[in-house]
Amino acid sequence: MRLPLAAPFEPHPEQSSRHQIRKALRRRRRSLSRHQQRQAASALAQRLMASPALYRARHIGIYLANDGEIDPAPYVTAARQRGVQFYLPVLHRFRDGHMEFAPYNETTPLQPNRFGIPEPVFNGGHGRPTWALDAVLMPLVGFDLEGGRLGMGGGFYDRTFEFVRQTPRLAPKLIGLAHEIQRVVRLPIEPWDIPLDGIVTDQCRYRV
Ligand SMILES: Nc1nc2c(c(=O)[nH]1)N(C=O)[C@@H](CNc1ccc(C(=O)N[C@@H](CCC(=O)O)C(=O)O)cc1)CN2
Ligand SMILES: Nc1ncnc2c1ncn2[C@@H]1O[C@H](COP(=O)(O)OP(=O)(O)OP(=O)(O)O)[C@@H](O)[C@H]1O
Repeated sequence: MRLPLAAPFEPHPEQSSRHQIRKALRRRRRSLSRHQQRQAASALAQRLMASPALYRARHIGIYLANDGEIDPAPYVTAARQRGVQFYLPVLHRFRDGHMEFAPYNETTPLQPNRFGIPEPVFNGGHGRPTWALDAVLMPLVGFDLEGGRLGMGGGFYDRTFEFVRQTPRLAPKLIGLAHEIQRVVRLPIEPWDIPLDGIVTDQCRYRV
């Protein structure tokens, strides 16, 4: 029997700003136990491996889990064996608030960025242009079923993928990864928000 999904988060009217929703949902995801995190990561891997949206993807942007984010590592290990090449975001050396994507495998040297998240040591050499990725699997703090995404508040993903507005046909599929408990009834939308094409959680695939 399929268990019903948890009800989406519905902020109280007095805690409905992006800042307050972010705070509540970061606390939620950080409160998951190691056991819950492991189960979620493995369920996520199965759903991603079964997702038609990723069948033909060969170059995929990914992230290293931080702050209670759902961990894509088991998926990365499985998909690599099928020949997928992964890329990690690196804070851009010159373009403030932007990221570039550097190749990532088991031997890639990493160093912490200014937020303490490990990223590849990268001099721009063998990066892949962002538009040439087939898909980008994005971390997020909250999501809704309209494609709304709430991130950590730096605007990094929104700036980096702003170009998809101009060239939607030459753009990677943007897929958010999350715990089901990060779903929100409806996120407030900002003009700079780049909508997600789909979301995959430990419990469900939405729009992919
Ligand atoms: N795993 C992962 N990697 C990622 C992101 C992410 O959300 N998750 N990013 C997605 O954009 C970029 C980094 N963006 C971030 C923005 C703010 C904070 C953050 O923790 N801010 C602290 C306070 C600032 C500080 O420590 O200097 C905080 O809010 O508590 C972290 C990452 C690139 N890499
Ligand atoms: N394309 C853009 N150009 C200029 N500023 C932007 C752009 N996108 C976002 N910003 C700025 O970045 C700040 C943070 O945006 P927002 O709260 O949407 O980030 P986020 O989506 O939560 O974070 P992230 O994408 O890093 O996970 C906002 O103050 C916004 O003004």
